[in-house]
Amino acid sequence: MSNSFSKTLASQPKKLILVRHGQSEWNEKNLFTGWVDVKLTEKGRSEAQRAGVLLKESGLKPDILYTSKLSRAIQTANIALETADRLFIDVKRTWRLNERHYGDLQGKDKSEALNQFGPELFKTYRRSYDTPPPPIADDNKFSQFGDERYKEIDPNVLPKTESLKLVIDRLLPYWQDEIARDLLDNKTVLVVAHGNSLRGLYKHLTGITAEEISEINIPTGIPLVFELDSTLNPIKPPYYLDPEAAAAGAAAVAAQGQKK
Ligand SMILES: O=C(O)[C@@H](CO)OP(=O)(O)O
Repeated sequence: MSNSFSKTLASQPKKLILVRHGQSEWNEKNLFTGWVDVKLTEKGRSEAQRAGVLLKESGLKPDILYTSKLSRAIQTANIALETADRLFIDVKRTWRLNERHYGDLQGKDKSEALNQFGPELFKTYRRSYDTPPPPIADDNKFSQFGDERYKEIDPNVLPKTESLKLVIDRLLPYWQDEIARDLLDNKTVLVVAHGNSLRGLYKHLTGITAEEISEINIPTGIPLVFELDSTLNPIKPPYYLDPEAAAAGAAAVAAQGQKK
């Protein structure tokens, strides 16, 4: 690369694109999901396709994909990249991008949980910064104890419940060691992950408070773009590629659990 070309590249904003997976079978059923490995619904697949169309239309060209270890994120990324004609890019997958582990709430109906706990504790479990739900027992059928996809990870590191703060704690080392490096190398990075792991990244990047992040909900399947400077600080507020659909989607996530 010529010197002047690399200098021009270095002065351009770094592009990070975040996509929450499309609707999953358990989003549709209104169940707390966390680390349970459910698949996309038909609607989720079409949301993933829409993400690919939006990417293509925007002219953003991801050079590398990061996903969690969960099928709904992997399926979404595959569909979106196929739609955007970029199936060829490199891929890295990590449990550190997994959804927040929802502890003993995994598999429970959100409306029933709202009735059981009342609105305050329900919101605390869903959106407080540092109160995790009760941990899941190893013999709970929705526990990931012994799941082979995590066999290379020290079992003492794997969570049995998490708050958003704990998600950020497990995400940041990976952000610094892998994702940030690719951005600093001027790669356009696509991260396809989950509502709460992406909220964690959002909080880290924007520096908003614990209270502010409790009001932020990420809609399914709509790319959210960050333009970052050479120290990876946002040069402007992040923006959705389809802001109207994103606002409607975020409101629907916020209302989950409420009686119809
Ligand atoms: O159930 C979950 O794992 C998450 C994301 O779907 O739900 P919530 O929005 O309630 O944190």
